[in-house]
Amino acid sequence: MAEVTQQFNNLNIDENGGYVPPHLRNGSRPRRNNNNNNNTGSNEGGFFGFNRSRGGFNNRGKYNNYNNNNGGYRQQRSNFDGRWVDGKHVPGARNERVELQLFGTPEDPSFQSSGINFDNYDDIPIDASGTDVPEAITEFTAPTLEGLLLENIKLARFTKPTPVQKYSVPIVANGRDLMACAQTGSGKTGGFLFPVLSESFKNGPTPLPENSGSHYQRKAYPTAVIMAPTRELVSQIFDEAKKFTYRSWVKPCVVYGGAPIANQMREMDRGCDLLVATPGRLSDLLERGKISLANVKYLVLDEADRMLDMGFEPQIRHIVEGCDMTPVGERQTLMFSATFPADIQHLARDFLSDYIFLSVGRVGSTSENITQRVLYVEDEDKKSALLDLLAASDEGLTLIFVETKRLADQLTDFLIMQNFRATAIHGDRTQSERERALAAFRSGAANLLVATAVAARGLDIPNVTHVINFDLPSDIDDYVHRIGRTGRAGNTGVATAFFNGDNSNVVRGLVEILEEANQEVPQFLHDAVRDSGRGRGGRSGFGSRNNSNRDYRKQGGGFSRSRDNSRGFSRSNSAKSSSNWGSSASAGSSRSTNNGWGNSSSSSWW
Ligand SMILES: Nc1ncnc2c1ncn2[C@@H]1O[C@H](COP(=O)(O)OP(=O)(O)OP(=O)(O)O)[C@@H](O)[C@H]1O
Repeated sequence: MAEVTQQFNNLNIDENGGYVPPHLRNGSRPRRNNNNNNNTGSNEGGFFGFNRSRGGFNNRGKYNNYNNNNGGYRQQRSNFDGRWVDGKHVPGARNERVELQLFGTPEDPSFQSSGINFDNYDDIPIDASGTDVPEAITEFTAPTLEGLLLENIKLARFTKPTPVQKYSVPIVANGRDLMACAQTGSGKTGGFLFPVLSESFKNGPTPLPENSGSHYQRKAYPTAVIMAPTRELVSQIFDEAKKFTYRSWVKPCVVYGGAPIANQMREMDRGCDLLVATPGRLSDLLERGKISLANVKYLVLDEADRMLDMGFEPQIRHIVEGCDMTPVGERQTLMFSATFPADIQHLARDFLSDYIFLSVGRVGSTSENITQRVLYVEDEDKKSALLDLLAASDEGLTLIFVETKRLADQLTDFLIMQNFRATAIHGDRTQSERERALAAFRSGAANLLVATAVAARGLDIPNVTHVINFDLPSDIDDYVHRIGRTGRAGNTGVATAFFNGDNSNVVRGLVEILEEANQEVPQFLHDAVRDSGRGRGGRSGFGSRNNSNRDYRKQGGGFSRSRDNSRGFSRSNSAKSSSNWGSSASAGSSRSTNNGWGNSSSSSWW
């Protein structure tokens, strides 16, 4: 990390914070063209003579040992699976080999460990609004948390709960619904898994309804369903669920599109108490009569706003309202994200009952564990700037975000030709290619991952020390999620963004984010904000984040239902007004505390 910061300092940057490419370093820099329309990322007059030939790629098939989650140890029930017998939870036997596989060793860098700033989470202001908010816990202890779960939490080397976990555990234990918004990397997965599993371990499975599946077709009756937007994310949640369900009666299962459905159905036949699913594949399985949602006690929507962005709302509504899902009020529903635009809160109104709205830190804010840098780089200089940044011999992994699949392939080609160990992940790659790319990145075999938005959310990859926004996203919430791939669990990280005139649509939001996280704001960003305000009525203009990401019930529920596509173009006074949003609590009691608890299919280097 230090090397990355150092390298940034060594870049050739002019007095305004603009990147100076090598061919201009001895001469005068041409004036920036803020109306630059060149958005191709081309390297005309090329610095490195980048050649789009795909000849550099092949798939050397090194990663055959990648575990696709369904091939894991749980394929058959074994003596380390627990059981629910006569109203009691009987944990399975311990198994050293499985523990090593699930929890690794403290020295293994492929398992995330909490960083030096973990305790700083205690200083983040919390706001929990709604009626009768339960008292937060301060430690992982019984009886709030069930004994076996506590053992598994210990095996995972989690010593104390993160803020979102401190609240979510008692909220769910008290039978309440929850909408939770907490910064990236602050433990939201545990925030829903811990309480759901703890309650499930305590209370056991719901008896199957009569006529629950014929001899010819077995039907799954999960107790908990977790929906998330991408295959990678559901796989990751499933991996976490495997850890915390170890030796329990709860058998986790994962289903997602792009992989053979028959295999997933077979896997479900072996038991499916906690189902992690993408909405599309879950709909499909419901239509095939393979799953019933009649026994669902817990429904979790993770990265709910992203699911709506991806157009999943009809499927989600069909799953939740149009099938046999236990109704609102009889099930508990939890929604989690690091950003919460208005449309999500409308979904909450329909899916949740008398819920608690929890926010950890300002909604949509970034972690101060991430050092954010913004560099002015014209499109044609981006590759050169990237090479300069990468020249640092940092040990960590670097994630590079671009806006298009095509550019992801092109840039990966380019990096490979410069002898970098790069690979790519984007929506045009096959599922197995995506899995191999991620596995290579996780293991460090490829230390550069070029990604489109598909990798922006939720992915928890230890040792990502640097996130580079080669292209800034057009939605500032996406920026928050992207840079959140580093600086997780109290670890530190660096995020560098290349900014130029094409990004003025996010400039306000970007400045707000930087200021909130006490980061340096370069003068060119202030200038761009000023310019973007002209002719647009001052602060109501460009790139400002909307302030809908507070509990809308505090505003009398007064949002219109129309979808706010702009997020970047919208409401006035966003940052300032929302910084004191915890002060009114018209929806009921409000707990606020600072310290209370403290299409190429070959994009890879091999
Ligand atoms: N109580 C804890 N103690 C130590 N580490 C933790 C704790 N809870 C979670 N972690 C670790 O912190 C990392 C980030 O957690 P997680 O992926 O749940 O974050 P998140 O809030 O969901 O992030 P995102 O918004 O990016 O999805 C994970 O590696 C997880 O293992």
